[in-house]
Formats: sequence, structure tokens, C-alpha cells
Amino acid sequence: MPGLIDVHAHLDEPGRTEWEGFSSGTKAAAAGGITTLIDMPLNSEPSTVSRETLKLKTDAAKGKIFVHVGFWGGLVPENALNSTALEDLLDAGVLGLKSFMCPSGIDDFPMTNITHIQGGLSVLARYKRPLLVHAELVQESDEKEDAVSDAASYSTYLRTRPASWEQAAVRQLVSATEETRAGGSAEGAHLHIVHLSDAGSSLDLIKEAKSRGHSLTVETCPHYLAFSAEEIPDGDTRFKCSPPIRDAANREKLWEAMMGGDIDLLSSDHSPSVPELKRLDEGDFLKAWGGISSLQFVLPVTWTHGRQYSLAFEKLASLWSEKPARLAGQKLKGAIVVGNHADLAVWEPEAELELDADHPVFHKHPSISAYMGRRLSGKVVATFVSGNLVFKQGFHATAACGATILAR
Ligand SMILES: NC(=O)NC(NC(N)=O)C(=O)[O-]
Ligand SMILES: [Zn+2]
Ligand SMILES: [Zn+2]
Repeated sequence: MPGLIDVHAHLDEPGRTEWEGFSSGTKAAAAGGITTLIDMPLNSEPSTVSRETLKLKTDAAKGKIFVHVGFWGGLVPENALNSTALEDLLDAGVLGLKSFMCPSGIDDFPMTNITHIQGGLSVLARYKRPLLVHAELVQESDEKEDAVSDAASYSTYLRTRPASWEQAAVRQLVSATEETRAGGSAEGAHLHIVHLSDAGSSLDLIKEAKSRGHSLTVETCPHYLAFSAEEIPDGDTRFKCSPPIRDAANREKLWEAMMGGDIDLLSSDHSPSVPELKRLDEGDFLKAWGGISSLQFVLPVTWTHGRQYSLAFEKLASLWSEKPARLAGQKLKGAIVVGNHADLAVWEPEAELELDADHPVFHKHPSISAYMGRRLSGKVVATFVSGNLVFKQGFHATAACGATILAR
């Protein structure tokens, strides 16, 4: 199939290479059939918010990447209302921008309000590049903070980030994208909601806005399709992410929406950290780093769980290659077509993998992945990046021949 394109990965280099880094991250990608990654602007140090900080990324990636890597730039309060600053970042080659509507957990990546988001959209309209948004808006809770609630219980964490946070954010975004319709003042701009977890009214609002012609797409991630809140063991912070994994009924609705075409694409949101920050010894869901570690496993996870829903190869390729290529503006990627880049994943749908200690995992910190210990089907045999064989039967090519992708 066409190689997978992961539009949402945190590679954390420079500055937090001990969390992942270009070398281990792109090796894991290649081992998972991913041929292009788009790196998120936060969790590296500094964040990618300017021409200069993008240059630090491309310099750090040199000679280390086994797959192609593009970059999103950060939309933050400091640059959001400064069109010269945003133009400079976009001219430097980021494929689009990314912002948070809630605290990101990273000090130099502050959250944006809807005015900042509108400012970003108006500049992006001219570049025809997307704005990706982490859509959770902190809501005042009626529930009294329960001092005795158990931080080792996943349900405690789940209660701190209810679906109403996603719904409030989506409501604002839907109104901000009104002008992206044909003839609107922000025509040409596109807004993409990352890692949707709430399959309730967030999804209804998105569907309705799309039907009214808003330029809007949405992704979800394998962990929202594979796991449910009910089954997360006490203290197992490998499962902590935001927005949180919700109940099994919500998971069913996400599958239904995705199979029905209301969710456009999938991404990993691979967001690892050093194991200490996961605080697995304490098992404290409130203090642990939020982020799922999954890069190498997204294809077998999607396939293993998708078979129950009659997921066809064509749909898999649309969710993981074709639509992500379109979002990232990669016209020569995402499909096996004469003239396209020869980015290919070769895999055996029936072959099983046991994610035990003997399984070769190329993430820097395999132990923090919630998928370890599982049995999956769909084994990647070989991966080609621009015609180069970069991974075969457990081994990587000696040369890291991936290229950085800059928008022009
Ligand atoms: N700073 C992060 O990497 N945050 C990420 N964390 C998650 N998803 O739990 C994200 O994408 O929001
Ligand atoms: Zn996010
Ligand atoms: Zn993320």
C-alpha cells in the first residue's frame, strides 16, 4: 500500500531528544510502514514558532531521518496577531500551523484564544495551508474537587477532562471557520481538528459545519479506537493522554463515524516522554505526563481492531495515506500512481506480532507504550521511501536517507 503519512507526531528534537528524537522516531516509523511524518512544533526545546527555530529542527534532522519529515509551525499568542512573523514562519517552509485551546503542558507553547486562531486563519488563507487545533476548552466544573478521589483510578482523570471541554472548543472553531466558506473573507484557509475523542455533540457540530461548506476536517487516533476507559487498569499511566480515552460506547460511535466518512483521517499523536515522567511506580494519573506512545504500531492496531468493522484496504489507505497527504499539501504522495514518490509499505495482513520483550521496538522508550503485551495482526515486512528500501524484516538500511519536506 502507499506508505502511511502520520500528520501528528512529536519527535522532541532538538532539546528533548531523551524523549524520542529524529533517529529513533523515524526508525520506529519505518518499521511501522510510515514513510512520511509531520512533526509537531511542541515538546522540542525550543518550540518551532519562527524561521530560526524551524532551522534548528532541519539542522537537527540532517543525516538522522529514515523517512521523510515535514514540520508544522506553532501558532502562539506571540506570533498569532503579527502577520509579518507568521508570514516569515510560513515562508521558511512549515506545512501549516498548530495551536492549543488549553494549556499544552509546555511552557514555551502557550495556548491561543479564538481571536488568535482567527488571526492565524486569515494569514493561512493566502498560503492555502491548514491550521491544526488541539480542541479542548477548559470549563468551570460544577463538581466540587473531591479531595479524596483516587489519582490511581483512570476514572478520576477522565472526570477532569469531560467531553464538554471538546464540545466548547469545537463550538468556537465552527464559528471561526464560517468565513472559510466559498466567498468568505478567509476562503482558502482550512482548519483541522486533531485527535477527536468525543463522538457525541463535538462530532455533530463538525458534521453540520462541513455540510454548510466550512473548510474543516477532523482526525482521531488508534488509541481512541482500540481502548476504552473501562478497561484501563488502575495506575497504568501509559494510557494517559488528552483528550482522554472515553467509554466503550463512545469508542463504538467513533468507529461508526469513521467508517461512515465523518472522520477524515487517522494520526498517531505519538507523544512520548522519558519513563520517569509517566510515573508508573506511583501510578498517579493526575501527575503523569499525558501522551500515548504508539508510532511503530499504528498500522497493525488499526488493522487488528478494524477487521471487526469490515475495514477494507482502500479505506485504510484513505485514512492513513491519501487524506493525510492532502492535509499536508503533498500532491505527489498518498497514493500509488505513476509519477508519485515511491513511498511504499509492504505488509502481511494475516501475520501476527506479539509485542513482548523479544519484539524489536524502535521507540526510544518501548516500556511506556500502552500496546506492549498485546497481540496484533498485520506485520510490516518492508518499507520504501522514495524508492529506497529503508526497512526489511526487522532491519534498517545503514544510511538514513529520508529528506526534510519544506513547503514552497
Ligand atoms: N504536549 C503534548 O504533546 N501534548 C499531547 N498530549 C496528549 N495528546 O496527551 C497533545 O498532542 O496534546
Ligand atoms: Zn493535542
Ligand atoms: Zn499531539
